[in-house]
Amino acid sequence: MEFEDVARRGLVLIGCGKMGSAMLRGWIDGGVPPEAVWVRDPSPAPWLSEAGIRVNAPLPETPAVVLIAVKPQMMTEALPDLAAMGGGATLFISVAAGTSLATFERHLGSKAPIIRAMPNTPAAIGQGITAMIGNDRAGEGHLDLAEKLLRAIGEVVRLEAEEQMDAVTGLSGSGPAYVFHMIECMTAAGVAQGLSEELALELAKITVAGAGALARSAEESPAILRENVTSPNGTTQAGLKQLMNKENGLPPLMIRTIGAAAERSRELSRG
Ligand SMILES: NC(=O)C1=CN([C@@H]2O[C@H](COP(=O)(O)OP(=O)(O)OC[C@H]3O[C@@H](n4cnc5c(N)ncnc54)[C@H](O)[C@@H]3O)[C@@H](O)[C@H]2O)C=CC1
Ligand SMILES: O=C(O)[C@@H]1CCC=N1
Repeated sequence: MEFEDVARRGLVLIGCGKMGSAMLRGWIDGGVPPEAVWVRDPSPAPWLSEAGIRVNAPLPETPAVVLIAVKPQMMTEALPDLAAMGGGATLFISVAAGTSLATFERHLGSKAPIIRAMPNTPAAIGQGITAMIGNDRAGEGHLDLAEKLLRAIGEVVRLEAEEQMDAVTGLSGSGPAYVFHMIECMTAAGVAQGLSEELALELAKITVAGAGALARSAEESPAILRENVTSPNGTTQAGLKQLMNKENGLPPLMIRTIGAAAERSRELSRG
């Protein structure tokens, strides 16, 4: 089995809300046995115990992996008693936005291998993308194990510098929310043009999903794919004239949107 060491020594989740449970489902589907998993969470979802996962039970002394998936604001409450696992044998993976490797090192000690990862919610259906970077103690073996675990929930990219994490968080970490809002806005605009809410939502969802799948699989760039839709002097050209307006269209709005999210990530890391 791919996760033999994890199955033998255990996998601990500190926090198992939206992100933690999306990841855990991927790992269980990928072959991690539920009895090798410990979850610590003050409000655990009922499916965890039903699946045979140990919930709020005493933790193993040196699990193979500890996933930290609590809100950044909860970190100082969640971390202190994990320091005993910081001797080097346990790999820590954090998905928390804006919590630096240095912060974890302060709590867990300088011997702990720690990987900072930024997934996104399409992880729940195995279609996420996660960016990751490790501290000095995280060797190739640790990075490979983290990458293998994270591949259970989608694509993985390795970063070159921790500073990139703020921009990644603003783009792909928060990104699904922007796309969901685009679906909401397209639906509302369809309703404004006379469609029923139900029909407009169906058209918007499948259009976004289909365009995303085409952008992902096609050899052409998104710019060429956009041009393929745009007949000279046709309907798309009329629509794009609004959307692509450099003063008040999507380009400056997206710069502000991702910029604000990245800046919030920087703020969180300053504490
Ligand atoms: N939701 C998202 O799209 C993404 C979230 N993240 C990161 O994942 C982390 C978790 O976010 P979500 O899952 O969305 O939040 P959530 O609120 O759904 O989950 C957090 C969980 O932590 C638990 N918790 C609170 N205090 C705790 C403690 N002291 N010990 C153990 N568990 C505790 C809560 O009961 C809750 O179940 C955050 O740090 C966030 O930055 C990262 C990428 C994407
Ligand atoms: O909103 C947040 O802070 C988290 C991090 C990326 C997505 N959700």
